Amino acid sequence: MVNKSGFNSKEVCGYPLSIFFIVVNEFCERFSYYGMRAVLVLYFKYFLRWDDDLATSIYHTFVALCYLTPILGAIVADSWLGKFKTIIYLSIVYAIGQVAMAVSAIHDITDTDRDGTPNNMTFHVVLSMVGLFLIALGTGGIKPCVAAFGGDQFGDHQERQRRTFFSVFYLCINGGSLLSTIITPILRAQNCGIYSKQKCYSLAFGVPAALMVVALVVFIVGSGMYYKAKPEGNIMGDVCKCIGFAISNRYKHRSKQYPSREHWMDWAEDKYDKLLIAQIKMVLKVLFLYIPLPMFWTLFDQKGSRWTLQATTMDGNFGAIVIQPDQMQTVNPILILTLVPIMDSVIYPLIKKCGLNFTPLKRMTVGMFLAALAFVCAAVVQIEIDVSRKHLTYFNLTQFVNGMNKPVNVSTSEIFPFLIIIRATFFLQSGQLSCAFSRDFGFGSSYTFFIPSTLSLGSNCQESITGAEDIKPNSVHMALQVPQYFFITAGEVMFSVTGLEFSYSQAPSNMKAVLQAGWLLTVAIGNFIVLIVAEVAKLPKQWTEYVLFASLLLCVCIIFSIMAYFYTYIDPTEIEAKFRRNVGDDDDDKNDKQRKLEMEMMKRDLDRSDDEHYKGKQTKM
Ligand SMILES: CC(C)C[C@H](N)C(=O)N1CCC[C@H]1C(=O)O
Repeated sequence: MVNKSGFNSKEVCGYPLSIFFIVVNEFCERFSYYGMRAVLVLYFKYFLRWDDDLATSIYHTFVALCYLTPILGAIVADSWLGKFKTIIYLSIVYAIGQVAMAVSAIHDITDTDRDGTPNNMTFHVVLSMVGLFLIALGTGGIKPCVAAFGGDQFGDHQERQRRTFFSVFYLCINGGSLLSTIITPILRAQNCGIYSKQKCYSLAFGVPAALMVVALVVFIVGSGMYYKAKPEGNIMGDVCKCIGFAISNRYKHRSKQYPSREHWMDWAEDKYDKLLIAQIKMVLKVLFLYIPLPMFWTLFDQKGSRWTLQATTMDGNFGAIVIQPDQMQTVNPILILTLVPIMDSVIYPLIKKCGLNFTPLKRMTVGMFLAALAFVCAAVVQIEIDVSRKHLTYFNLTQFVNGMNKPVNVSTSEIFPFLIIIRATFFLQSGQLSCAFSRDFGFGSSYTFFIPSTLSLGSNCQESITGAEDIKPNSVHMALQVPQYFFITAGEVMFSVTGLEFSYSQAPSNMKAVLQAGWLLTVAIGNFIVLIVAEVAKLPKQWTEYVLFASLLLCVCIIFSIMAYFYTYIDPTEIEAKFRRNVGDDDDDKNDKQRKLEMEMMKRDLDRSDDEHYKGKQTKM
């Protein structure tokens, strides 16, 4: 197949072969990222011995940083190194960061007295912070480049294939994250060490590090097959200067004696290339449309916080297995893996068959609406929970009343992360003597156990310990969260997968990665809004907060649909080609009138779609 710029790429079933390496790379990279993230808070808490507040804030700062650094990666890629080299270099930085994390979690390195705890905590803290910084730089930096680089592999005639690519790309993100969030907590639960056995955080970070190396190797192996668009110099510098000039020129000519221009960017025409101005207009149009979008992510990100807390007040007993509250989050990637193919091969074609033109912006609007609906479901579930008046933790604190006249140490067995049965074993120890007993717990229940004065430690104490139920178990089942997960994920498929493709297709050729970074910035801002709203809107009832978020997103959804109505799809390649043709014709003997007419037509083209897929030339929304 002859691709853009005459590049000849191998094809399999109508798809460039190079795509295979890119999606495998994405799968491994997301495994690495989400796997490491899954055990990060526990590492802070139990290895570095930070308190909950410090662990939570460093965790959220890290996540926000991961979605801010795409801007850096995109600028480097589009202006300087090109996407291919940026991905390679930043992947190396990323892999070094992951290795640093794995090394920082080896307690034996500083455990000079061999008691199982590190003796120089500063070493572990500094190394892990350096590791996290490198990871944020790497994962964020490559993210906009990988998606845009994948899009670059398709020819202009392969729009359908490119759309499928973005769906498969999303499947890989979620396949990788699902596997790793299951595997890394299991690895963490193993015991390892040279001098003493401790929870194996080094293995839980080491496997993601290895996957990042695999991601890099896979990407390099595909090297000979990629189409590598050349960067066009310091494009971001030019963009900033051009915008600055347009603003200052407009200000200089603010008096009424100067005729107004169609667009404020046209004030840059006195100094800058018309093609650059047209490209800036394309980017600004899309970025303007992105303004309301962070609200979607604000709701989406609460799966990991508010919804997980909600799950802690619910009954997670599913018969043979008991689901822990934080494990409910895996429902999202599982549903993504099911819904993306269903949407692509059943729902969207069906809608098309019904004669409806379900354009990208309409899909995104429906996606936002579904996310709002998910929060209405969350509110209904919350009301149900409040009515049943259950309590705050899924496995409440258990108290012991010691009737013996000597101190007794109580410890409990580790709860295995996935296939757990809520049977806890307690170990009572006094001096050299110990005994154990087990009890079954209902979710949310709380007990007080009495240690009788006659208890003989050293023998079996299963029968001797009696208990009283202080708090009854939670009765609202966790399965009731499935509808809210379903709606938020269906919303995500319509919103996020479409948004990814939309950001690529509407970006000028030299700013594809920049617009991907703009898209990822909406995720970062959404994360910040969660923190702000949660602090500011301290509502007395949790369900009212859910309704507030649903209403906010609904308002944003209406605003977005109005903005989307006035948006007209463009074909950047065609517009750029026309401008370039016009520069070539500049030497010809055209009279001024004719040229002016052509330029007018081109400007109008910016506001008009030639894209057949979105039906006809004047497609709105
Ligand atoms: C939170 C899930 C594991 C992943 C999520 N469904 C997802 O695909 N994303 C959330 C932010 C954007 C996107 C990603 O690129 O990770």
